[in-house]
Amino acid sequence: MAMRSVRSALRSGSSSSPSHFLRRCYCSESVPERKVTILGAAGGIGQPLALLMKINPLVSNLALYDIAGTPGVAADVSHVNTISQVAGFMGEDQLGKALEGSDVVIIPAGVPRKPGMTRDDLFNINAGIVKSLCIAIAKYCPNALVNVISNPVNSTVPIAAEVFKKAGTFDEKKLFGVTTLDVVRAKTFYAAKAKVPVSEVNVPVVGGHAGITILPLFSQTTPKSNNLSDEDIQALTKRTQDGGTEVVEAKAGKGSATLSMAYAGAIFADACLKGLNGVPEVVECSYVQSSITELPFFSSKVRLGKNGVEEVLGLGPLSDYEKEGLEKLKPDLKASIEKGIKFAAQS
Ligand SMILES: NC(=O)c1ccc[n+]([C@@H]2O[C@H](COP(=O)([O-])OP(=O)(O)OC[C@H]3O[C@@H](n4cnc5c(N)ncnc54)[C@H](O)[C@@H]3O)[C@@H](O)[C@H]2O)c1
Ligand SMILES: O=C(O)C[C@H](O)C(=O)O
Repeated sequence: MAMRSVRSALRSGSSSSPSHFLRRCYCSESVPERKVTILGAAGGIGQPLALLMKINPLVSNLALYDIAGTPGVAADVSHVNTISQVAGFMGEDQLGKALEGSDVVIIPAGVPRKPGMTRDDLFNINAGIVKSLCIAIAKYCPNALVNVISNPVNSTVPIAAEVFKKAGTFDEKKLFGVTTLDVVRAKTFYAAKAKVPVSEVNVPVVGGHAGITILPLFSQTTPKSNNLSDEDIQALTKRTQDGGTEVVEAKAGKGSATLSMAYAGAIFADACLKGLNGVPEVVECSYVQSSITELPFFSSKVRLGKNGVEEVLGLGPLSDYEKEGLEKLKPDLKASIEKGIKFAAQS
């Protein structure tokens, strides 16, 4: 496998880029060449995500695919003076080239919500988009780690799994629903309320990615704050569950979270790359095939490694409020999973 020096990645990437990722990534002398493909790269999430992946020194090749607009996005992002090579691909006949040799494929393709819609209202359009993109992934880069952002994540991930099963390429270690934005929100909201430094806060968020299926486990938050009442925790839980809707309403018809989602998607892809590169103890929450509850897909902390998911971690001790939330979310999440599986079987 081709390797390149981390110092050369740093030299070319650190002088004028936000150094957040750059500082966090260096733990060995050299890193393997890695290709990342973004499907839906010209969209609201896709564009800032492309920029964030361009400044990630673990990426050597960045392929930007969309049905329209990618030549411009690729030309723009390619001028950023970091190590990775950027290429734009547009239209279905270029999808194979965008995917070939990819280590990580990120999927933010699909329509976003408008005020008054649920994520499930996106199913009719996005299910077909995710399905067709996953058919291509199975053909052109069956070993890639796949990060699904397109909503409704609770259903699109089961759809992706069914497509890969049908193609004979399914590996449960390599398929992820990206729920990092829920964790990002829970950390932000908790830090503000508890008046603790946000950079130190950790909050697992489990379940799924819609409404009450989003279950932040504030009882496990570190650093612990003793100044929050039960009412505070309930309000923080509700705000985390409604975080997406808060943005949809504020954008008033111009889409849903794009910038915070790109940030979250970049954190998760970075974790996948670190895991692939053998960095130890990389743990993030993600919606994956799971047996920690009776549901076949569930978001919880997962340890990432050279093959993707190394271990799906258990829920840990829950407060009574969280136990109640867990039982309440199960019927909703079960229905969304079944809807996805049924769609994949019928279409
Ligand atoms: N998982 C999460 O936490 C999370 C957070 C925010 C948004 N989302 C979801 O992400 C999706 C995208 O949101 P957005 O704001 O970027 O939307 P957007 O409309 O701005 O961008 C979507 C892009 O997908 C492209 N696209 C459509 N069909 C495609 C196909 N077949 N192949 C490739 N590209 C295709 C479009 O051309 C467009 O550029 C939505 O479904 C949204 O609900 C998920
Ligand atoms: O809320 C949405 O529709 C987008 C996304 O799932 C989010 O949580 O911001």
